[in-house]
Amino acid sequence: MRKKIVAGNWKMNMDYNEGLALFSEIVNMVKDEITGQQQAVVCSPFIHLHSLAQLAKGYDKIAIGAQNAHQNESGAFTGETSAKMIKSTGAAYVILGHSERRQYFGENNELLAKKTDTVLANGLKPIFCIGETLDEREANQYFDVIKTQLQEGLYHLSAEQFGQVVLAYEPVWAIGTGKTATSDQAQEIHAFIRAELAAKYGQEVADDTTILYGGSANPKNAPELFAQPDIDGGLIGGASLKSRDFLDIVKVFN
Ligand SMILES: O=C(CO)COP(=O)(O)O
Repeated sequence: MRKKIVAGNWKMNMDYNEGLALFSEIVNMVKDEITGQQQAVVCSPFIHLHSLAQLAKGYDKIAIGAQNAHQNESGAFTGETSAKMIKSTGAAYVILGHSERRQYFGENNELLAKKTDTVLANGLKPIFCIGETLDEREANQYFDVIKTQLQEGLYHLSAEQFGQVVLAYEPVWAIGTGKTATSDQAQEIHAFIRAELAAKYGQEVADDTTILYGGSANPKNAPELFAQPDIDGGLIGGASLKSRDFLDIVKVFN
């Protein structure tokens, strides 16, 4: 059975103290209110990682993630953070290939393939983001775009390595816009992704892969989205900055 995951992506929000306060609220709610087998993941800025991991100690329902990692193991890359450093904080996940990294920081599939290797080599699990822009959707290119992102970013991995990867389908036109993909639109893509994975890695690997939906997900629309057979949870931006909203989304799987 594949894991159900609700991951929050704080993006570049929350100073150190605000982040600790928000996370403390989340931990308290998680321990009292999560009754299912789902995992909550909080992907914070680097500055919070170690402190959040300390606060989460002893709670297996909540894990910590980063939002990026450098492709090299170490060296003269001023201002960058390595996968090994992230691992040493107690974090377990790293978001890779978020559309904001692709758009504003020029990250392409080739670079993301290298980052994936480095993250996996350091014992972290990538939350690998894929998804089409509005232009690509309107031009009916979205299946091709997603297939290429998978092929170029991930298909060099062995089946065993791929078993560590969580996928997140985030249509770029739905991120931060209040415009969610309908549950049918999202399910169509998630089923397509799973069929692609089955063709590449076999049905068992495809069935075991957690595929999250991201893009204006909130406590209202999450129940319908997460009820779809191929949607295994969410990658939550704005709503993850409010402890109650985030927990209400996590609790959809109770
Ligand atoms: O980009 C996202 C999560 O990574 C989604 O952001 P929003 O939930 O704010 O639309």
